[in-house]
Amino acid sequence: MTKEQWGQLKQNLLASVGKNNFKNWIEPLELSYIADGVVTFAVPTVFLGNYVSQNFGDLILYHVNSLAPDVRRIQFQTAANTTATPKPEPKAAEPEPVAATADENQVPTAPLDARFTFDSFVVGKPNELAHAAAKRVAEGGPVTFNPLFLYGGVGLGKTHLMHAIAWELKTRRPDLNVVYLSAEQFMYRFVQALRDRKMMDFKEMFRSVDVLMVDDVQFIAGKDSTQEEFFHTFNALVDQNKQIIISADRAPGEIQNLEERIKSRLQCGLVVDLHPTDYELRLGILQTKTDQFFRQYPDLKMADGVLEFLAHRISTNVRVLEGALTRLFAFASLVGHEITLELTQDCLADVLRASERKISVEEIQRQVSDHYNIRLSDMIGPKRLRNFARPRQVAMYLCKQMTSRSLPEIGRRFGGRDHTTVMHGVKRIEELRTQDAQIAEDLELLRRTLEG
Ligand SMILES: Nc1ncnc2c1ncn2[C@@H]1O[C@H](COP(=O)(O)OP(=O)(O)OP(=O)(O)O)[C@@H](O)[C@H]1O
Repeated sequence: MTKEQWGQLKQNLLASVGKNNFKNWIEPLELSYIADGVVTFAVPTVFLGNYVSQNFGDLILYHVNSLAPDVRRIQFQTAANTTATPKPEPKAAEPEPVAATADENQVPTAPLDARFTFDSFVVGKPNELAHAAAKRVAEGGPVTFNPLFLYGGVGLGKTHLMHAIAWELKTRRPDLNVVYLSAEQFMYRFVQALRDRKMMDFKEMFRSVDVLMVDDVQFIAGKDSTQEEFFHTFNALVDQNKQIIISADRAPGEIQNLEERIKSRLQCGLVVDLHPTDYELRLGILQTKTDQFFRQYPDLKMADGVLEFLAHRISTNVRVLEGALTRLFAFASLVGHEITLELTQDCLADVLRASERKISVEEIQRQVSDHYNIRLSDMIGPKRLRNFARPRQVAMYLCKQMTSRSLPEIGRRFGGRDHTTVMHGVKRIEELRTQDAQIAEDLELLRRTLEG
């Protein structure tokens, strides 16, 4: 993103925030630079940076992402200070964001995102274990499991939990030297130390850390000398009983091109995973984030059912969910309209399409036969017994509703039946759905399970 493009984006923001806000808060922002997914704006005062970060942070990030999709965070800088953002829920006791420390004898820790605290982390079944383990480590008591290894798919909250641990430790145990960095940064510092012939300093620095947190450790797979150094650092810290917390996108044993001895070390402590979100967790996250957005856009209204719709339809990851909500609020404020289901479908058409899970006929058949406790072969086969015929019709109905298969295609996959048979089955279930509460409930349950 160039300065000219930022100038253009500012104009787009004018429409969203109104003239007064624009003049007071947005106009003074000067683009300084973009690096490592962080865009830095120069601001005249810390107060202005904080205010903008709290009130317009998400909106600015949203606009910046339209030109620079890799940017994940924005921060503000005066001549003397750097402020990470956005920080929607400031509290008196909330720790101030920190930038990299410059002390020569300490490992520079990566900046922590002020939004990623335990308070803002929504707990549900899929992440309760990871959350509990993170909380325990964040107490800063005696080391009970070492390392804590958190893993899970993209955007499920690993970095959020890591930052939350770091924030909490900084508050509870300011005496500890807590270092958070990505595996990529670890490698970068290692390579730099090699280049500058400062390996002794590097080793000393890392061995003086009390709590070492390394994010996305899968990054060092295949990078032999970095792995070697990581292994030594790891062992030295464990020997001194210092806490190590690691995150990765998969379990230690599944990281390819990672030395066996490292894999086994990583498995020595507590390995917990963040499972893909379920409907309830997604809804909880959406509700929490929506409350925050309403503080930012107090005049907006939202119709019933919108959050439930989003929680149903976007089942990929939390980052996508958040992005969708940010866009929805920015859009609604732009057009000055209540957030209705229709507006949501319009505004998020591409996101909704992209997160549509392709459900197969086979999956439906399997799920339905499991549900009714019959054999798959009986459901697909020729038997006309009602015990088999009704589940078969239910499965046909779901195939029609949830896949893009045509009636003849569905017929073929149900033992070569004619398309008129499928049509009849679909119609029958449509009727029963309104007359028979049990069938309606079965359909709802099956649909939910299939949608994941
Ligand atoms: N349970 C949760 N409650 C609130 N916000 C969450 C939760 N899980 C994830 N998020 C939010 O989703 C976004 C993505 O999370 P995060 O960056 O921690 O994912 P990640 O697992 O580290 O992903 P990646 O593998 O891409 O680095 C963040 O904005 C984070 O705050």
